[in-house]
Amino acid sequence: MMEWQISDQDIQAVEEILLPHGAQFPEDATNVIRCWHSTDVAACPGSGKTTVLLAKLKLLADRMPLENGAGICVLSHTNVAVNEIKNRLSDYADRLLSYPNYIGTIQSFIDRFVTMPYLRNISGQNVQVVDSLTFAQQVLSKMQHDAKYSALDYVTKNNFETGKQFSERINHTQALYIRDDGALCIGRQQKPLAGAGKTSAEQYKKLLVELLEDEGMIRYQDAYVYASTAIGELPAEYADLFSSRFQYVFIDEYQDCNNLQRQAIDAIFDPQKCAVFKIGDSDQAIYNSAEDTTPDWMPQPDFLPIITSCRFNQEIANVICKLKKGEKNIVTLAGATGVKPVLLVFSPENIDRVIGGFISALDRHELYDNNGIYKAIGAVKREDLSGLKIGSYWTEFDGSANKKNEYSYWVLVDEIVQYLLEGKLYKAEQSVRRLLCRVFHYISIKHPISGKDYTIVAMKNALDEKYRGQYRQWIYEMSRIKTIDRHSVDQLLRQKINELLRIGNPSLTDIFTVLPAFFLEESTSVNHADIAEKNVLIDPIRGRRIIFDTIHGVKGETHDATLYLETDRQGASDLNRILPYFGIGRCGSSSLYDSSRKLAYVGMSRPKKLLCVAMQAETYEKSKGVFDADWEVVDLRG
Ligand SMILES: Nc1ncnc2c1ncn2[C@@H]1O[C@H](COP(=O)(O)OP(=O)(O)OP(=O)(O)O)[C@@H](O)[C@H]1O
Repeated sequence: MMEWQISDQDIQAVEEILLPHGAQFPEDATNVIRCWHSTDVAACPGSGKTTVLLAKLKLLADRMPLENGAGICVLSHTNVAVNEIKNRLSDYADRLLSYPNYIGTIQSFIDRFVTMPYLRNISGQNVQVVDSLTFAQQVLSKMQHDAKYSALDYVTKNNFETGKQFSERINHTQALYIRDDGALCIGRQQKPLAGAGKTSAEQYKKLLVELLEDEGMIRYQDAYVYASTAIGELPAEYADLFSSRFQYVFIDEYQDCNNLQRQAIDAIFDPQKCAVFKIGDSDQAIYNSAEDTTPDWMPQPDFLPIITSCRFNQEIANVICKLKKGEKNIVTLAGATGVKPVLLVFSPENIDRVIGGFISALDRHELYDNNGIYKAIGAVKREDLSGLKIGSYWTEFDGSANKKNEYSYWVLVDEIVQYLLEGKLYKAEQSVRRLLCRVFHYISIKHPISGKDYTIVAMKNALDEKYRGQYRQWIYEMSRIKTIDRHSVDQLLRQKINELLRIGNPSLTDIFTVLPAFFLEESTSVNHADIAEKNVLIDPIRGRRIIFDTIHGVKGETHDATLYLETDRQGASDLNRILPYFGIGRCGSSSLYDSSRKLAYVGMSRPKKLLCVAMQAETYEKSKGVFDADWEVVDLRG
């Protein structure tokens, strides 16, 4: 691999392309830009990690094609990298986004290069990962119709009939699994249906192998185990192959990689043979779920740090650095500006004053720009949970708001095609439900209880209750499509949607004739007019757009001003749980303390100019004035 010499002119050229006029990269950032051997990069929020990555990509693009036909590989968790390249390095996008380079998500990289080839090898065909119900349908049908599974059928039927835990056999089948010790078990029942090595347990295992070999099907829950086996069995030559195929590997937001993804990356890329850059911030790891045992990322001791934040002022840095785990220090390019973060203290009965309080704070700080980015964010959006959530602050907030792509039939069709090609039938199935939600929306079929549009979860329940057989057959047929493309998927969708709707309305001819033309339009552009500015509150006086979102939703973003909303989870609020980091009380043993810390850290580090935090009076009273010095406290109670 090449240790490129990067001249001052090179640095200036990227500064001109990527930074605000006249701005420069701080020294710690240029150290990273100039480094071309494997290294970890640990950086604070707003340090310009993404910008530094783009700078390196631009410098590499200048030097392409690389020797021996090698490419670069950029992995992230969402498609942010691709979008950032298109938006900020548009002149280089063609070169960067084409062969031999690979730019995409970590998971799709592992699926495509590790798990799927492994499964294809066993199965002799393309494999689909299916949801557990579709899978159970196949298992049940084989058990009932194939004599070689008669022992299994007998044992499970008997358990279903005597156990009375499940109302239907399919749900019973869905709950079958092989325990680590090889016994056949069901649901939460401790006692196995059959011990390891017993005929029915062996038959069940055989059946799973048969489904993989004959139908090319694995269950979503088992994908992790297959992936792990695939990584474990990756031949050593593979690492050589990948390390010469990709000379420069960048993994953005490395802290969000789970154990398996980390293992896969380590197995695929040899840091001695190619330059591997793991870029991240362990304090911003908010994607690992509670069950996930992935430990916090610990960068290698010789890591390169970027400790200068280019986003916010020192006053914001001083309060959020308390939420960091290691070195509690963030330097800022802007320094102290005299603008403290604002704490809006409210009482529950006056929670509707919070947004007004935010708008007044924007006014006081002369943030008048209508094109500015103003966001109100919180950790919890789920409407069915009790306690404070984003919707408590603004009743029009819709936690299930659709994303842009749901407003075009063809975008959804393309998404389904893509998932099927990647072998992700379970994802394609979710997109089918999303499509059905849109169709129901346009033909005004509402949920009978809520009276609102169907959500994809409500759609799942409705399909399971009313149309299970037909719907599962539909999904199964989708997995059997011979040539997966727009045309074949479109045909199947039209046919199946019509069939499904004909169950309730036999005289229906073709529902597609009554769907709006803009929805069916084949151009890829999305009809923005139809996206009725969901979750955007227009400030009634000045017309600023205040966008409501989750903290997860705004990860990686830069705002002009951010309003952080206190929300509750499992009986306590996030702000309550972070009080110990400000010196009040102690953290409990629950992992919620650490996840609240990281969520608050990510959320509060978004704004460039103004951070506001909405805090309930009760939490504020508990804080014993610890915020009074560093924050401007605005009392909304009176
Ligand atoms: N050297 C610089 N001088 C001035 N502004 C900069 C500089 N580097 C980056 N920026 C700006 O600072 C903001 C934050 O940059 P960026 O989004 O790359 O940070 P990040 O480290 O990826 O953030 P986070 O980890 O919080 O998601 C952006 O608006 C970017 O344009």
